[in-house]
Amino acid sequence: MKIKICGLMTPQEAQYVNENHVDFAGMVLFFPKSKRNITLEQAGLVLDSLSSTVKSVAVVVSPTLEQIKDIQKTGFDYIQIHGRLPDRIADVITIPVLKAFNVSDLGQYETYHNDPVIAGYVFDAQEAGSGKTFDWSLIDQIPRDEKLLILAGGLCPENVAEAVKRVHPDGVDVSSGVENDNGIGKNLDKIRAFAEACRNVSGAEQK
Ligand SMILES: O=C(O)c1ccccc1NCC(=O)[C@H](O)[C@H](O)COP(=O)(O)O
Repeated sequence: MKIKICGLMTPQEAQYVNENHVDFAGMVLFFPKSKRNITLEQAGLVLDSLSSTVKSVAVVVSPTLEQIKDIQKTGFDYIQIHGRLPDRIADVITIPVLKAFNVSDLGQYETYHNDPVIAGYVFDAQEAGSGKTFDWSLIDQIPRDEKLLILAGGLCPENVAEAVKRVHPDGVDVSSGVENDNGIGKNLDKIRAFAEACRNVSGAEQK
């Protein structure tokens, strides 16, 4: 079970994910509406603090080709795209793409299924980063392929085991559920509890 912690903003938070040996660390870029939005300069500091075993993910909404080039120059391992992929992305992309769907656009899945730039999918709630879950039974309609299927949206240490048992994703993604109670910044104890819950359920599923 892959674990992705999203919305990192500081080198301190990079240490939290390193300590918990998670697989992916996401940073929200070019989206000022998000309380987690950071600049490429801030992202560079987080990247410098991330362990080489944690893959970095630039999280963006309908990016331009220029933004994609800047993300690649900054050194990200993956890009997670909500909304639209730009035309001619194949001309510039050099890193794997995780295509995010926000419930109402789940039907677009078929469009990306055969696209070689897509390495995986993130199935998320209607509003990304809102801490809200969605009807997991919607994922039953999605034909599985060899690409990564990551479940997001309102996950937390208390519900992630149930979500994994219900959806059987390849990975889980969390942001709000591992933040401090005031909603500002990531919380080490919650990241630890989330990672532990994932590993317990994933171990139990394999038995
Ligand atoms: O986190 C954001 O503010 C955000 C804004 C715009 C696009 C994506 C965003 N986050 C993407 C993520 O991968 C989150 O981890 C995912 O939406 C789950 O969030 P949450 O429900 O808070 O756990």
